[in-house]
Amino acid sequence: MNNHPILELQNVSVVYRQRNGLHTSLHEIGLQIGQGEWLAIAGRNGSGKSTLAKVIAGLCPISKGTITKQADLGHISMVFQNPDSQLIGETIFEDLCFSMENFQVDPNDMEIRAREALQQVGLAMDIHWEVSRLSGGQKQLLNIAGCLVTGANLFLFDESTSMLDPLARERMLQVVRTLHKAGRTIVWITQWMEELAWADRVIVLEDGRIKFSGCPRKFFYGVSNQTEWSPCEQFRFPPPYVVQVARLLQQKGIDIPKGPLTVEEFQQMCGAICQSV
Ligand SMILES: Nc1ncnc2c1ncn2[C@@H]1O[C@H](COP(=O)(O)OP(=O)(O)OP(=O)(O)O)[C@@H](O)[C@H]1O
Repeated sequence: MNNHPILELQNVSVVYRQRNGLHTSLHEIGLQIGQGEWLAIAGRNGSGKSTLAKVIAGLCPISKGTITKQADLGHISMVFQNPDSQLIGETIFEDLCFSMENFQVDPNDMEIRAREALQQVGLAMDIHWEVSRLSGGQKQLLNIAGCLVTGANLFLFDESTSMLDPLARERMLQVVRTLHKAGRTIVWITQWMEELAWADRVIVLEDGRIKFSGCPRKFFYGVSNQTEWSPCEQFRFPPPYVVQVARLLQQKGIDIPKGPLTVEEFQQMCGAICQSV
């Protein structure tokens, strides 16, 4: 991580009381998040992803360890899995006003702020449109706009695309990529391997422990970029289609110096291979 850390967890554990006794959901987690970083958190159901997200957002008390927040961390906003779970207003504007009221935004500035945020997320519709008439994807974009109007610096997405269709998922990812390019810090929780490509760093949780930390290329292709099992394969996650094809080509002896993560990178790789034969 090159960016300066704005939030640090040291030896953080979270223990829940369950019916059959105590359950440790996070075990001595050590983690730094840098300003402007895109950190992706992957892991199977029950691995502790949501608990970690809530710890980062300050929504879950920790049982052990320390959390250090730098002054420039700013405000953390979260977008949840279910698009309906955090929408309160009956109209788009009303909903954004609820978010702004919580942050004491001057009522005279609310409409302009709302319009700017909606433009940033590409939600080009009347601000008095009823929320109930929005699609799931549009609701998630409204939830992002709700974070933007509060002036959040760190955006936490907890499996926020999991209830969306592929087009809405792609649109949401594009919006988040734009936020990231504009300098916002992103924590992206997902079980979808395709979504890891955009991260600066991937961590994998297993039974509440960090079992991998590194860049997406290291995760999908391993350290030496050769044919031994990559971390993604070792965790038995299904790699994205472009990674699967590139790995098969590697196994056939074709040299792929920089493993592609996206369709665009895959196209470039194919062009380079064609030129070399
Ligand atoms: N409020 C709670 N009380 C008791 N146990 C909890 C609570 N929240 C989570 N757990 C337990 O902690 C463990 C980790 O749960 P968590 O929701 O963080 O995992 P997750 O990786 O986000 O799972 P999923 O992908 O299914 O959302 C699970 O065993 C879960 O049952």
